[in-house]
Amino acid sequence: MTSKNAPLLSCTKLTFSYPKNVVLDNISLEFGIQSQHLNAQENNKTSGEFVGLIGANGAGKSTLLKLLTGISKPNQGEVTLSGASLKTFKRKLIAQYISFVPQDTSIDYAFSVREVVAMGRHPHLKSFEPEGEYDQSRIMHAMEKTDLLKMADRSVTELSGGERQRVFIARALAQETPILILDEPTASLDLCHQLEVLALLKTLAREGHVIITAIHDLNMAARFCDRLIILANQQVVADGKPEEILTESHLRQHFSVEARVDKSDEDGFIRITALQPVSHICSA
Ligand SMILES: Nc1ncnc2c1ncn2[C@@H]1O[C@H](COP(=O)(O)OP(=O)(O)OP(=O)(O)O)[C@@H](O)[C@H]1O
Repeated sequence: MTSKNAPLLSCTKLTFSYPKNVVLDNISLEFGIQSQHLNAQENNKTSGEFVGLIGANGAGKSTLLKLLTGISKPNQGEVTLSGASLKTFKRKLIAQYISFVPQDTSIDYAFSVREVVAMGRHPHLKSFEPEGEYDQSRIMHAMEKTDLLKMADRSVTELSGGERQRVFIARALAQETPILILDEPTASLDLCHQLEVLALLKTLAREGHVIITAIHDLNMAARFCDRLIILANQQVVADGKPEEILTESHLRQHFSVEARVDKSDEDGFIRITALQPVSHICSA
């Protein structure tokens, strides 16, 4: 049963371990304020947010994102979608509400760009149901927004890493889900495409989507995200607005770097200048 007042997505007391190491311990988070998105007829536009998940290499960002999508299962704790346990949702139903852009975008089979983007429509279609006009318009729109129209017929196996990353982002856009979860979606993109993709995600958040992305570029995170969460020592160690989170003390403690943090008079964004590592060993 879903509940109207529950957050769109939340996790409670999540713990995840590999045989030799605990990665996440007792993580509780809430994303999005209301759940009207789960009623396809309603179009609530107030609960969107653009959340950046940050932390050193190995801090557990990808692991948490996979737990939130239901791809991985927690050892303890629960993920809920609009108040209902993710365990009660079939995979196809989850895919109507959560799209995922993985860190690894390699594909072995020579699908065309359009074919991969069109896979974003599968959760909305019955088995073997052909795309309708609406599906086709969403596929075209997603390719247009990610600058892929000119390579729609090319094989994904022949694309650069950044081009392939955009194909996966387009697939997520075509999926038209209220929640988008992305694992370092701009890691391979050139500066222009980074700005375009982050601005697009911000627009989606303004339109009511919940966007959760792992991101290493803290200046980009400061500029585009509404909220930042730092993972360190298997825990959420900070959660708030970028200017509250990106402090020199947090950067020293959780990113092992001496940095200068300034707020621009021009646009009000935080600017981080990394000065030097705290020691020769960067810690998670
Ligand atoms: N299949 C696995 N088996 C064992 N340990 C793993 C496995 N996958 C990841 N880990 C470990 O889990 C921890 C968290 O990994 P995760 O990929 O979630 O970190 P991350 O914060 O996303 O890192 P990065 O910034 O480098 O992408 C790391 O210590 C990693 O070595």
